[in-house]
Amino acid sequence: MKTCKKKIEKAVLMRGKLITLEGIDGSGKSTVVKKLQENHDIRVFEPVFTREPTRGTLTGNAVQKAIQSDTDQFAELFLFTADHAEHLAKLVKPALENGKTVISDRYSDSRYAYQGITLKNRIENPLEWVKSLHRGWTVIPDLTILFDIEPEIAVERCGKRGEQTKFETIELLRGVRNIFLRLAAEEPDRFIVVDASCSPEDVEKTVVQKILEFVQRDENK
Ligand SMILES: Nc1ncnc2c1ncn2[C@@H]1O[C@H](COP(=O)(O)OP(=O)(O)OP(=O)(O)O)[C@@H](O)[C@H]1O
Ligand SMILES: Cc1cn([C@H]2C[C@H](O)[C@@H](COP(=O)(O)O)O2)c(=O)[nH]c1=O
Repeated sequence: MKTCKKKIEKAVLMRGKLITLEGIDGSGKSTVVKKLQENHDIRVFEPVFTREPTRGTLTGNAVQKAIQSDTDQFAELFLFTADHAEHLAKLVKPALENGKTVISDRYSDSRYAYQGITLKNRIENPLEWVKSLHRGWTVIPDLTILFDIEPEIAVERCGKRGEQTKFETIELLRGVRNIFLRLAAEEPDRFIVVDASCSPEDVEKTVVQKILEFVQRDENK
């Protein structure tokens, strides 16, 4: 019994850290991820970069088809959740068990925020219900950086970017943003809210600084 407890404690101590980037469409997450991948101070600790929905996988491809069509909102939730399960099993958990830092562009909080809105006329308290679906098997991030921005600015950015998805409307993103901010207020130790309306350089600088502070704080524990 004692040996088993020690083994669990050791595994927890050696486990890498999970950092997630969240925010509404057009908030600038992918732009910052590209910069993080090139940043010398970040590259030093060799993070594994990943994203949800995953790309080039069976579940990720199914999600892409769903969000480009009028798929039922419950079906959409289950596809995103199946993709999360596959992502966890094949990439996130193995990397964390190898002591790696994982940086994911979107993760479970996107499900809580987006499906918390898309399911609002389908079920009572969709946010709590979607959260409860994840309990017991997901891995909770150690740090979540929330890119916060007015939906009006985000939608304008998305328009300039070209391709547009059905989620990129001011009204829907206003609800999604409110849920993200509520989640951040509920878990102030996990979330850092960053002003994503600044210049790309300023947003990048802040995110790099927050990640480095987190990694150094963790190393000194
Ligand atoms: N700080 C910024 N200021 C102005 N424009 C920006 C900024 N950051 C990103 N952009 C531009 O806004 C658009 C959306 O950015 P990006 O694709 O990085 O957002 P995203 O959060 O990853 O969106 P999505 O979740 O929808 O994929 C891009 O055209 C990008 O060049
Ligand atoms: C993970 C996840 C994503 N979404 C939404 C958010 C976006 O509008 C699209 C695709 O994401 P991308 O970063 O623009 O490629 O899907 C969602 O509704 N629920 C989720 O769990």
